[in-house]
Amino acid sequence: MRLYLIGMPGAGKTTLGRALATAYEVPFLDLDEEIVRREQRSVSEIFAQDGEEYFRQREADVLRDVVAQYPRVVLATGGGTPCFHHNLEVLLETGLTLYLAVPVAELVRRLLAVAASRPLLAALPDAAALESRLRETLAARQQFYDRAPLCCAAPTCSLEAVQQLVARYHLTA
Ligand SMILES: Nc1ncnc2c1ncn2[C@@H]1O[C@H](COP(=O)(O)OP(=O)(O)O)[C@@H](O)[C@H]1O
Ligand SMILES: O=C(O)C1=C[C@@H](OP(=O)(O)O)[C@@H](O)[C@H](O)C1
Ligand SMILES: [Mg+2]
Repeated sequence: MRLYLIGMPGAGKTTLGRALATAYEVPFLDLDEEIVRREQRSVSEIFAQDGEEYFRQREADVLRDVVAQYPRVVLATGGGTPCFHHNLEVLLETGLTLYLAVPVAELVRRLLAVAASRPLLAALPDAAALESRLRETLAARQQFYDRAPLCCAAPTCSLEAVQQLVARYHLTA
């Protein structure tokens, strides 16, 4: 089983992904961490030194490598992953994709603490700017996120709730 988590920055893809992988006893991978490992530099450094387009190309390449290498995996993607280079098609064709839907106000609360390490958010001056950037970004990405066969909306995205969703999907699919 390959289980892919998609959703906005701060949705909890990395956090929930780790817990799901432990529960299912399969490897956990975070796509950003894989990119960082291969590039030997942080996501912020990649954006600053080579720009977003370069990052998106690496992201698409590493995604395809991970899919080829791991028949069983929980993969936390980056927030933009499904929106570039036909990555969403790769996800939909090779595993089960779960969209973590979290209201923007909650994303703001979570990201204020960590925005500095996220290059697309780091330059924003305050919470209001962060909120309006997230709203714009979500409006553009919603059409991609909504194609996931499974969706879990906060605050009910507990580990147990997601495991139930996945089990029900496998029973009826
Ligand atoms: N269910 C949750 N409730 C509250 N905070 C959360 C939850 N999931 C993640 N967080 C916090 O939100 C921030 C972003 O989580 P993370 O898993 O890195 O999200 P993503 O990978 O989707 O960007 C982290 O500080 C994390 O501790
Ligand atoms: O939303 C985005 O475009 C991005 C989200 C990040 O991942 P998280 O969603 O884990 O923050 C990371 O891939 C990069 O900074 C770009
Ligand atoms: Mg993450």
